[in-house]
Amino acid sequence: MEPYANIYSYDEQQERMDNDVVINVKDLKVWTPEEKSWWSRKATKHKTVILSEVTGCIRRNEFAAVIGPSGAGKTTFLVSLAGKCTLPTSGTVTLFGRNAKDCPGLAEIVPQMEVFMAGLSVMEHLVFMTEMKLGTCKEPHILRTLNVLVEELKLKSHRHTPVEALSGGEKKLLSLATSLLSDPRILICDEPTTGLDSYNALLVIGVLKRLALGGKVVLCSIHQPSCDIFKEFSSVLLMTEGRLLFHGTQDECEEVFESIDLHCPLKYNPAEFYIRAVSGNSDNVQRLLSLSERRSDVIAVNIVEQIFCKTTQRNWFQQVHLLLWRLSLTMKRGLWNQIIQLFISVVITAMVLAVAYAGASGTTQRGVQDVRGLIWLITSEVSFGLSYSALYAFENELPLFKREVGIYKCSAYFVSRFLSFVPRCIVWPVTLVTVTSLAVDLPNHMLTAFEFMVTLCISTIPGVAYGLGMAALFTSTGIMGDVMPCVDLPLFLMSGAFLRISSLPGWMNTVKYISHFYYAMDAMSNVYWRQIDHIDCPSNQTSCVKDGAAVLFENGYSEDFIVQDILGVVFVTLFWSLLGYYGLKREEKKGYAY
Ligand SMILES: Nc1ncnc2c1ncn2[C@@H]1O[C@H](COP(=O)(O)OP(=O)(O)OP(=O)(O)O)[C@@H](O)[C@H]1O
Repeated sequence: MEPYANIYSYDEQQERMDNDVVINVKDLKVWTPEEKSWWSRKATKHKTVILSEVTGCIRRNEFAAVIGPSGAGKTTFLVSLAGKCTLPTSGTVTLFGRNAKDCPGLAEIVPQMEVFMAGLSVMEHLVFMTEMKLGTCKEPHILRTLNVLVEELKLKSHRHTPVEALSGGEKKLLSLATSLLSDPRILICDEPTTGLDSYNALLVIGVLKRLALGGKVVLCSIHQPSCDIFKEFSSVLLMTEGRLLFHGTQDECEEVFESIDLHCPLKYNPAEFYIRAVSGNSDNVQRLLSLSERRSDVIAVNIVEQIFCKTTQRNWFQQVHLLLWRLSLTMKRGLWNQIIQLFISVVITAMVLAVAYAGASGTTQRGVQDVRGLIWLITSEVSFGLSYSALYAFENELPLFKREVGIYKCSAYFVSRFLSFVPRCIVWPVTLVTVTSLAVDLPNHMLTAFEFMVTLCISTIPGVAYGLGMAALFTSTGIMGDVMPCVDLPLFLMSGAFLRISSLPGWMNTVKYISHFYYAMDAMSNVYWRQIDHIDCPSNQTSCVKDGAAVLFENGYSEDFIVQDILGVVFVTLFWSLLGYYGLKREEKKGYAY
């Protein structure tokens, strides 16, 4: 006898067919690609199938629990439904009849792990997300949407609480509020109750159920749900080993299991029973699979609805502005740390230099060496300091950036991160030169000190680009630490402080054009040595450097330094920025982090 004859009457089947299908999945297969060794071309990692021929459909107002043993493929399935799976796939997933990947705004995913920008309050986070996703909060209807969500998700009393100080349940609610801002038709939650106590778990599930009753489709993967939580769901999707074994109401699930002689004992948690029944029991899995194949034949219907896909609302400049606003909030909170950092790294260094070079003057033969050393130390301290502080810009923020893929453009993020270094590019050189110049004898003292400051401020820009470029190319600090010194060496060799660049063979000479140290040293040396008309030569010394021009010639610095150095700074900044942008884009392509 047909097992389904017991489960669905013809009328029931017809009624199900008449319901709206919101999500339709047909033969979905997801796998990890085979990886080959670079040199031997032998497979180092074999292809692994994660989802295998999953077929099913989710209807309007469904509040579905996706259950199954660990590694069953629940997260991969949900991410595929949201159109955010970056692994190779075949088959189709349609949302309201449209390909899930073509309509990113239709389904929002609430990931298992919450990632927020540290240092922001709940309201600041929500305002940022609202402004990014919807538009300015000055619009009354947008502000109303935000306030209603804050009220409904019980976040009102935590408006000013820093996000990192929220409890697990509150973080889940904040994550949910963030996803709901754009009013998605489909809400997909990956383990929304994991790590929560029963009160908070029920609170979150209650909110999700209300959303489903309000007209949304809500799917949740759920680990060991308690009976109280499990009974809230209107339907169940049971998965194991990448296969969808069952999809239907809880009553239907019970009937299907009973039809294959699997009876849930009284007072036993049904979810746990179903998961246990399919964990490592291939007989049960096969029997459920054959039942499921027949069912999906009966109920697969695809109803297409006129849906408009939402796209990002804000233009590129607004995105940069908002990202800078968010960064400025975190920087404001960490202001004391930055002041201490500035004191340690710049003021103390400047004081050491001031003591070591007190009274140094480039008008004596001995002084030439001192001033050369001083210029190199000031330049490299600022350039290195800023490059290395930029080096850690993305390390901590990468999970956040990957979580926010699609909300703003990668270039907007890179540019905003770059611009966030501008205050340091001014404060560091100005502080260093101010303290050092108090002790050193400079020609036209105030004017030269001012020119040093301007030159250093400009020359730090490619240094920041270099640091950010490296940070984005090598997002792992371990590799960064190995690579940086190898790249640093030729770049600062070309600064002219250690060898005469003009005497290098032609092909090596060209390396200087990508060295920001070279442009900085060229400009700084020109500022100083152009003003030295005469250098004393003791009578007992046979070879002397006569004036500043001779010093510049010895080092191999250029005569028309302003044009060359400005063009060079622009070129090097663009060079490292493009490499950095490529690095970030590569991370973005790896896809949404869940
Ligand atoms: N990008 C990936 N590369 C390699 N393997 C992956 C990748 N994503 C998922 N997998 C593997 O696919 C299987 C299913 O993973 P998935 O996270 O979808 O399972 P899950 O049912 O959500 O598990 P859990 O309940 O433990 O969170 C796991 O064995 C996992 O290791």
